[in-house]
Amino acid sequence: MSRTRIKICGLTRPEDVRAAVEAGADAIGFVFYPPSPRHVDVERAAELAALLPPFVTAVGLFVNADEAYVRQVLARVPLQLLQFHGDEDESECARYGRPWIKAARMRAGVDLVEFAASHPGARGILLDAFVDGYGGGGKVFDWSLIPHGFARPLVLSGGLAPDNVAEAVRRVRPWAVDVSSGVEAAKGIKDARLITAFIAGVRNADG
Ligand SMILES: O=C(O)c1ccccc1NCC(=O)[C@H](O)[C@H](O)COP(=O)(O)O
Repeated sequence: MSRTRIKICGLTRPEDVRAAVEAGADAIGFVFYPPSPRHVDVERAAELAALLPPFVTAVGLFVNADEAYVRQVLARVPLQLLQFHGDEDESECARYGRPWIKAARMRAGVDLVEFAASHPGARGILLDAFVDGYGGGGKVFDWSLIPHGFARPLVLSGGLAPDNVAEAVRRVRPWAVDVSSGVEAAKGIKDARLITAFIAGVRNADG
């Protein structure tokens, strides 16, 4: 059984990037969404992404961003993966010629199979609770909404934390987990101890 990959999202400080890398994160998410308290501007993101060693993926997160802005970010920040967290359709996600994942809002009645089919180019589907219309809300959704035997790589997200991630991994067996609020001292300010505890919880569940 392959180990569960781990994305730590919404980093804004060099010390937090270093802590997440040291703790064993596989991916670091940078939020390019100005209304978010975790938003980073292009220059700060370039500085933070430059801290990443080989084999740690820089993920750029967008919410219904206009094409010019995404291209401005891509010109300056070495992102290996794009994450679209709004209502973007396949063509809006695929136009950049970069690997990308699409966030799905998990709620009663969601048809995840149909959602994935409408985004055939997605490298994975990120499952999130969405709070107040977007992510980073620290809210767990009902994991039983996830169909068994889902064929696409799933990134489990939404309200994960050191005290629930092991259960989440054991129940869902996702390709990866993603966390923001659950490893923070304040929005956008990560806590190295919580990051370490979160990653230990994943490793524990992986066995
Ligand atoms: O993190 C944000 O502030 C954010 C803002 C707007 C859209 C998406 C956002 N985050 C997306 C992520 O990938 C988060 O890690 C995910 O929503 C989980 O967040 P949390 O429930 O706080 O762990």
